[in-house]
Amino acid sequence: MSKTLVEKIWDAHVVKSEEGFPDILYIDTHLIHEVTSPQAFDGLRKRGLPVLRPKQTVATADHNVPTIDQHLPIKEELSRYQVDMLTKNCAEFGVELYGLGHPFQGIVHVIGPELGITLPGKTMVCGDSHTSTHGAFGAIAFGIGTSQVEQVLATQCLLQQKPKTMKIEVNGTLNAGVRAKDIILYIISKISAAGGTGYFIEYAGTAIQSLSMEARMTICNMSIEMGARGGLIAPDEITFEYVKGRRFAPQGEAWDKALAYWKTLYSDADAQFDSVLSFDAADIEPMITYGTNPGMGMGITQHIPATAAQPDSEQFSYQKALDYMGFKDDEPLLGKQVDYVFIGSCTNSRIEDLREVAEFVYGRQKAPNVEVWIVPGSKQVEKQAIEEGLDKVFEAAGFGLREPGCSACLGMNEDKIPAGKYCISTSNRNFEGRQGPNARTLLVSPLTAAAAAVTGQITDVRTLLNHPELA
Ligand SMILES: CC(C)[C@H](C(=O)O)[C@@H](O)C(=O)O
Ligand code: SF4
Repeated sequence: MSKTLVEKIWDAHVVKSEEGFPDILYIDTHLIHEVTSPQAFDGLRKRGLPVLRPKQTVATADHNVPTIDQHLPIKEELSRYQVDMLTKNCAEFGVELYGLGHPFQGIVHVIGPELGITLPGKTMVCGDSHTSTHGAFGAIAFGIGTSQVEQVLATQCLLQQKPKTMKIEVNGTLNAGVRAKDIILYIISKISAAGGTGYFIEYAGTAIQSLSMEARMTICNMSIEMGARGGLIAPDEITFEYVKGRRFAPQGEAWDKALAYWKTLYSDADAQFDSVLSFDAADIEPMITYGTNPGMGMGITQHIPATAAQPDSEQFSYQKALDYMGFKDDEPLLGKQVDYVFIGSCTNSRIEDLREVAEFVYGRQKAPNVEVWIVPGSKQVEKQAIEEGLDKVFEAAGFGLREPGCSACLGMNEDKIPAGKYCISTSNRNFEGRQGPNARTLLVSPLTAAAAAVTGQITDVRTLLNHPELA
């Protein structure tokens, strides 16, 4: 029988399936961080249970960590407490921790791939919604709640209903200045922040296949922003090339065996999806969000859609979102002043993102009215950036290169955007207060963020390409 990629991986991991009940799904890898694991460990302790397979669990500290002076004790009390709890729990239960100061520390969704922990065909979970990022490798990866974290720690299994499947195809060639982030913001703007609810999405088509692994991660990362359980992309030569030689990737004979299996991981030609959508890459321009959910996005040259054009039932919340943002119906965004530029988060803080920003700003300066924070996704990204001299480019441009963590993506540490200020951000959520109480977030690609950093206003990056300084 022909199967989708999701079905192939799912079926290979079902421990037990009974009509009328959720499946018992085996979990290959469990990633944990300081925010959603403390209660789960407490639960185990209360029941006198160990972590069943500690070697399949990997921990990092990311959400609460400061991004300046990480070698010093964490000042903020709640953050310090959470990170200390993680350290204590990992030591007690025998779980590997890449905590502050460790060369592998970083945002959980950045370190899994770069360490070769994230692999095709795996089932992976984390108490974190953006676990969908790992789907870029052709894995079933999704976020779970704290009680499920406890379930997985105790049993290495999870009770899960088999999801419905959706295929989203993007075909054709991307326009100049259009990046993976624009593709996913475009898709979400078309199908809405609820358009993927209940589905596992497979991204396919020539425009997707042409993307690097890091760009594919950006796409899969935001699957959750349209309500999907997860998103994935069939592994191919680009995937295998990326994985090969990474620290925890299989080697030698194990590699050959794994590779042979990975090559079977694609949706069969006649596999049935519950829903199929198709987009043309040529229709996509650099994107920006203007509202308070990631579905409220538009091409950067467009005008904000009118409230009256929204469905009746949504007009109230639509207007509320525009009020929060300080925007009006039919306004263009180009030329509006911004206050902060945040380049970071599990969506866009990998080395390719930093390289692209550095290349763009080389020989340019940040505008005087903006503060620019570059927050690498991990210690390894930071190290690589410094080795490549990107830090010097950022410094010369007046950008602040900080230490790794979630940072202003959600402002759980001190990296908060002040009330009322506009932040051009490469992160994935623009919810009210997301980057700080009353902060206003505009989601964009790293390239569009770099353009705003240089001009101090919302800018169509295409007008600044063909940098004279670049050969
Ligand atoms: C703190 C954590 C549970 C949360 C998530 O699940 O996504 C965070 O990572 C986020 O991006 O909002
Ligand atoms: S970077 Fe942002 S989206 Fe990603 S895990 Fe951290 S808080 Fe969540």
